[in-house]
Amino acid sequence: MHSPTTTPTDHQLPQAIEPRNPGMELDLDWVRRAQANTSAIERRAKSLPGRRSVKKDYQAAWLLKAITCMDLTTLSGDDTEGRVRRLCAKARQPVRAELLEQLGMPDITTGAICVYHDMISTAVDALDGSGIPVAAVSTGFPAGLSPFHLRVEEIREGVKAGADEIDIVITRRHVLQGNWQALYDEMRAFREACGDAHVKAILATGELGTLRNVARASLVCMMAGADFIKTSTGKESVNATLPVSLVMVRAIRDYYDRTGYRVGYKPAGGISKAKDAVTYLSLMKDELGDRWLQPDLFRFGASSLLGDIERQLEHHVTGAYSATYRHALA
Ligand SMILES: O=C[C@H](O)COP(=O)(O)O
Repeated sequence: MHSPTTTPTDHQLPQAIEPRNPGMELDLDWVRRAQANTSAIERRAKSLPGRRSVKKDYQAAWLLKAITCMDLTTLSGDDTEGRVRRLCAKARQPVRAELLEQLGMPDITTGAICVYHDMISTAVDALDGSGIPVAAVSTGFPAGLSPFHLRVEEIREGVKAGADEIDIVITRRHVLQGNWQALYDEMRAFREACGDAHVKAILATGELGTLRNVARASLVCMMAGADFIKTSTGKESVNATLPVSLVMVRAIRDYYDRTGYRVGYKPAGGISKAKDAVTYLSLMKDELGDRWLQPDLFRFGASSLLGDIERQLEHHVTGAYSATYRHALA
């Protein structure tokens, strides 16, 4: 098993942009064969390295990597244009400029920002010229229980308003009832409504009952053409967890092995500590390799993670300076 004792790969987007996952016909045998050994998964999750196993010199590099892979999010009922504009300013310059200069990464931005439909045009204006994508949650987020034609229409409206990425929510009932055809058809329709915009399928794993259901729903959404699979809305009582993440990234690996298409992964909800971000990055590196450490294939969905990363980077720089100072005095 690898652990993040080296620096992550560079912070640039890969030269070759991945071809989009076109999906495939629903393979019900494959879906039904998908299993998840809960105790083995939980053991593996406990063994994942956290920040302490990252060499100090490399911590800052991993935290900067986490910033570039972040969908900086606000999804609150009291969101305003002002809050979204401040969020976009933070996406453009995630950490104070002097600190980024000291860390040798003056130009990094977050991977994207993520907002409700009503805030898309504000975000598009505020990010103009930055190249930072706007992601919008859609399809009656978070429960996804509004009429089907309205959910499809919401996607179309979101794309028309300028969203680059659409985060849809699946109908949990289809999973709980084992109605894989219905889940496939729904996801396929959502994917088509997105047109050129990328689509992330939010599984709301905290409401799917079992890890086996998570594995099966992941496969069905990828077969129907999801560009990313995402754990949670952030509104369920249980959101992103390491066991669920292991199941989902292994489904991504199986799908890649069979089809040759790389699907992205987005853990979301409740990830607010820098050390947890490093654990997720090391999970991606261990299970899927360096290619999945780029923002086109990995994102955190997080509203408060950036604040903790910024604090840790400040400590890192201060610590490095005091070490140099102590050395000079010795
Ligand atoms: O998709 C993103 C999540 O809603 C963010 O959840 P969070 O507020 O717990 O970070």
